[in-house]
Amino acid sequence: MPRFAANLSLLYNDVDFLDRFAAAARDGFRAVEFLFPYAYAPAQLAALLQAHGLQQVLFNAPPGNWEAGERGIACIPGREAEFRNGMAQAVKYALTLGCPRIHVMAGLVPQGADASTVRNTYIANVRYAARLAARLAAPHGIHILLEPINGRDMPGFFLNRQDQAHALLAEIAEPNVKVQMDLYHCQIVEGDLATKIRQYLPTGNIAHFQIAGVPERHEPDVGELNYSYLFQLLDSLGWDGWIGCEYRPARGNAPHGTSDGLGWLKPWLQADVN
Ligand SMILES: O=C(O)C(=O)[C@H](O)CO
Ligand SMILES: [Mg+2]
Repeated sequence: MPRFAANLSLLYNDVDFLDRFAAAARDGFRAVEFLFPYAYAPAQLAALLQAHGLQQVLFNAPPGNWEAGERGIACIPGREAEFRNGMAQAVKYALTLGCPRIHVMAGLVPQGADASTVRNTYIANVRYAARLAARLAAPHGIHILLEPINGRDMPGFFLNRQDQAHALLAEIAEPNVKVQMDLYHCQIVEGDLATKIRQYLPTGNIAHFQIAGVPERHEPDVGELNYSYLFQLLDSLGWDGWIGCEYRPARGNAPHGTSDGLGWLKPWLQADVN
């Protein structure tokens, strides 16, 4: 049965970040994810998770200079030392938060960069991240996730397609590297979601899903996708992992805008309880 995690970077923006844990728990979520924890001490976040009975299921490694437009540095030649420092910090947070997954954003391809150098840099960096996470988080380990992201939202992003991610994963050849399949991005880039889920889920190489309506990135019941069908498909294929709710509520930052838009989730939360 699919289980749903609230993405606290996009949901509950009507309240301060630290108050979003309580808001998510009140709405019935048992797990959360967010982009970046680094503005807060890990112990402070761990205390909030515990106080509200929540699991942390995903966050991102440091992405470079986000405010300046960077979207990860894993593919950028010359940034290896910064990448390694960022991974050490991310693993430290993951251990304190009890989080089993870290998303490593690939980054924007630098203008004029040689394509094979960029690809090799990405492979070497992800391999380094995987080995570091496996070593520091033994015996349970931490999965390092690769997420294809659509080039309309992030022009120039290195990793766009599912087949590209799975080919890279095969080449990286570290058992704790997996794909984060965001169905919103996948629909925009390539479509044919049910077939792609049927193709890739049985490989065991998907460790997390994310969802949003397409094209507005609102609630999953707003837009061109039939998520009920896709959730049932995931269920029928035995997926009992997490699905991150990574969307911008249609009511924006209006008070209770996130909670008011959760009608689509109710049957699934109920099923989760039974
Ligand atoms: O954009 C997404 O879909 C993500 O999951 C990244 O982590 C943040 O941009
Ligand atoms: Mg995503």
